Amino acid sequence: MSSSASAAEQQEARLRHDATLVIDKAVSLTLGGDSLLIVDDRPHRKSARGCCGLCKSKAQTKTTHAISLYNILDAEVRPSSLVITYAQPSTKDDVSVATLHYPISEKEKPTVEAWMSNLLDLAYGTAQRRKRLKILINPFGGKGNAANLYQKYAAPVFAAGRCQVDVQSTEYRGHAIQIAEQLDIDAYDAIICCSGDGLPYEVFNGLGKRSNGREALAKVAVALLPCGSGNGMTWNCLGTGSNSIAALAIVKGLRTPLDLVSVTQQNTRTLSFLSQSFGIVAESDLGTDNIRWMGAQRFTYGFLVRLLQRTIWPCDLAIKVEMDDKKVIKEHYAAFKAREEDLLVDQNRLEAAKQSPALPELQYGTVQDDLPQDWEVVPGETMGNFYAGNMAIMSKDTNFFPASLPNDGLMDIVTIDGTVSRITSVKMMTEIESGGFFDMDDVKMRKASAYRLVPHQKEGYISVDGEQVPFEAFQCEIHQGLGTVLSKSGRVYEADGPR
Ligand SMILES: Nc1ncnc2c1ncn2[C@@H]1O[C@H](COP(=O)(O)OP(=O)(O)OP(=O)(O)O)[C@@H](O)[C@H]1O
Repeated sequence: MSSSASAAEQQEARLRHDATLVIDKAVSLTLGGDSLLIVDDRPHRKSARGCCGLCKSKAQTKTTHAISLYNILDAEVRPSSLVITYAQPSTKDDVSVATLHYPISEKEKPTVEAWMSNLLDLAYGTAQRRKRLKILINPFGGKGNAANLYQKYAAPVFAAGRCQVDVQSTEYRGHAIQIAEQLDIDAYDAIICCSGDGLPYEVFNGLGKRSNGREALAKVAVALLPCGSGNGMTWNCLGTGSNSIAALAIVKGLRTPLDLVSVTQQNTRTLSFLSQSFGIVAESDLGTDNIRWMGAQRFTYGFLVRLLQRTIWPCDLAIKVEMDDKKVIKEHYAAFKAREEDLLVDQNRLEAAKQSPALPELQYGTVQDDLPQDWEVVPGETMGNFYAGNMAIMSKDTNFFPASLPNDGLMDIVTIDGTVSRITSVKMMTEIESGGFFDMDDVKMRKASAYRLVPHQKEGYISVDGEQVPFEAFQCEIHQGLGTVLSKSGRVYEADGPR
């Protein structure tokens, strides 16, 4: 029997036995499949009325409401009451912490305690409770208000979920590398970056720089509170751009192995968790600093300008292709999505990382070595867009790599010829949002385990996780499940898969 089957059976058992708690003969709290159902028969419900905000103001005979178990943050039996804390939707894009108090007698306590324990088991499932979080705040991330966003939206949710927090601001570029490199990895369960994707990039690299890099990357999970402009990591793993909803998703987050990509350039080796781009995407992102005032629109504007100029970026490209048929890629995605949660995967990975704690060797050498014979040489004379993704969504509504999976050990590579018509190029942009991009004839999709790209020109842009790297030859290879993130599903990204 798999561990997930037994988890499902345990959940069923919890629901079968003592699912309903009746307090003071007037309030019933029932554990449903995915919600807590509250029926309150008390004529005067001062305490409940003041707290949950869901009850009507007039004294009346009965109110009923349901709270999603996912939103339950904590429950506690105090000397004379049961207190349930949860995240309550406050606006379309936010949750805020709310509390319910129910007076209980000494006699009721053992029953209440047993019920409460079931409530918390159902509310957290296999997610670790009371996580110990290292919070890193980039004071210059996005609009420069990461500290305020954290204090206002995330800190109350973490406190209500009884997370232990240790907050530190980054003081200079690269500071997060150093912090992660020196972190006591036994003292924290996760590093939470309040920033854009730049800080997680540094954190993965800092963890990877340690002599026990593999162990550190397997042990400490990384998550992003969306305080930058793109926030790709949050959209993929937590499915939101909202700080409070992301904080809830972190409290409830499942440890998820994440593939990481080694990027070699000359003598350097760095780790990439999100993407590498060359051509139009890299330039639209990195070559538009002069129009930063435009905010997120800057990327779209830069993209359109280059599209209309029909610029090409010639290069030599060789790929270790694993799949290049869109139908096969779709089947691969569907099979992964249908898999059951298996906690043993994470446990075995941690054990293996402890046994051999150093970062894995490069299987294909570096960009300076001879090109492996079996890599497919792809014509790059008229390259328009080379984009390799390790996550699906690059920023809000930009599901560029719908078939991307957190730990299938493959990167998704899109190549588009620079000579396609302007009309097709513009259509590609709109099809990304509507989900038709993947199937377009001019969009070549591959799943690969490694590649090498050598630019022909002298100047240009290469972006790794949104950060600019030298414009010179680079080689990438993927390491299955080397890193760890906190995610909602534990298996797939919060993106629509290929249709
Ligand atoms: N105190 C600091 N002073 C200057 N730079 C910093 C400081 N702290 C962090 N940084 C740097 O800021 C860079 C960008 O970080 P981040 O991704 O958080 O923000 P962003 O670029 O505004 O967001 P996005 O990537 O979404 O556009 C990182 O490379 C990081 O090294």
